[in-house]
Amino acid sequence: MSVVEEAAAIGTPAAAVQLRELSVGYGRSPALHQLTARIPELATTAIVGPNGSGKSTLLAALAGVIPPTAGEISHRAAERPALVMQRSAVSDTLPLTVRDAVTMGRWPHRPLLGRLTRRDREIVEECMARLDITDLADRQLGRLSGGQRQRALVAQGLAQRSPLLLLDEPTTGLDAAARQRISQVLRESREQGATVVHATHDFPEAMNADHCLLLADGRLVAEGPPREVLTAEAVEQVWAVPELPAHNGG
Ligand SMILES: Nc1ncnc2c1ncn2[C@@H]1O[C@H](COP(=O)(O)OP(=O)(O)OP(=O)(O)O)[C@@H](O)[C@H]1O
Repeated sequence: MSVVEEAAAIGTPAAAVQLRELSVGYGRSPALHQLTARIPELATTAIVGPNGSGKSTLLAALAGVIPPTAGEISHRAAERPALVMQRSAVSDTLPLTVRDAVTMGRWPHRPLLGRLTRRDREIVEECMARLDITDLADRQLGRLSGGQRQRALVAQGLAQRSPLLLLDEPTTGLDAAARQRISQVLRESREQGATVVHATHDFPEAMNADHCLLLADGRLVAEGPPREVLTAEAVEQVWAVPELPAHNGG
């Protein structure tokens, strides 16, 4: 039975991605252990868990950057997912302007050794405008503030026009205006037909998602609607604190 038929049979929305017994590791160190979970299509999924619980590793595996050591990842869409990494993953010395970086989002769409089309360039300008960074287009990425750099990386992800948008802590450490801008852009992307998955330490943001995966020590603790997953009991069990961690904390 296909993923869609399976979902229809049990009356739940189709899965954009189905993980079955997924294990991922770095060399001989396992980072994810036998995860079985689903990412619902046309919805926002928050991946939540303490530092080192495996959130970035799961996003990298979903993006196809790290291969599974066991188990499988079934994507419904054939297109390559778009992965927006944490801004700290970008070197300060990278000799790229913001426009160059966002343009790289269109590279997978070029014919082999082909040039970008006028439509590609329009998409790049449109994505910069959506993130309100058009005035930074000619600035070096490595010389921007953290929030400006993060918006450039999100614009690069959007420019890929992928049906699956994966983001690693896209709003961590940003001011309220930048957070709102990114949250709004992600909401619009979902409304326009994308499936959005983001790792976050921000509980209010996780509560706004449609679906939530809670990880601890590389294992899935719970999956489902955020209010059912992020209960006081789960928080105490996973973070060993009596209350929800503070906004944007670690
Ligand atoms: N490149 C790497 N090489 C070896 N081990 C790694 C590497 N990246 C992550 N790990 C290990 O994999 C485990 C999961 O790390 P991961 O970065 O996925 O966690 P995380 O939940 O995203 O953490 P954080 O909230 O701190 O960003 C950790 O034990 C970490 O030390």
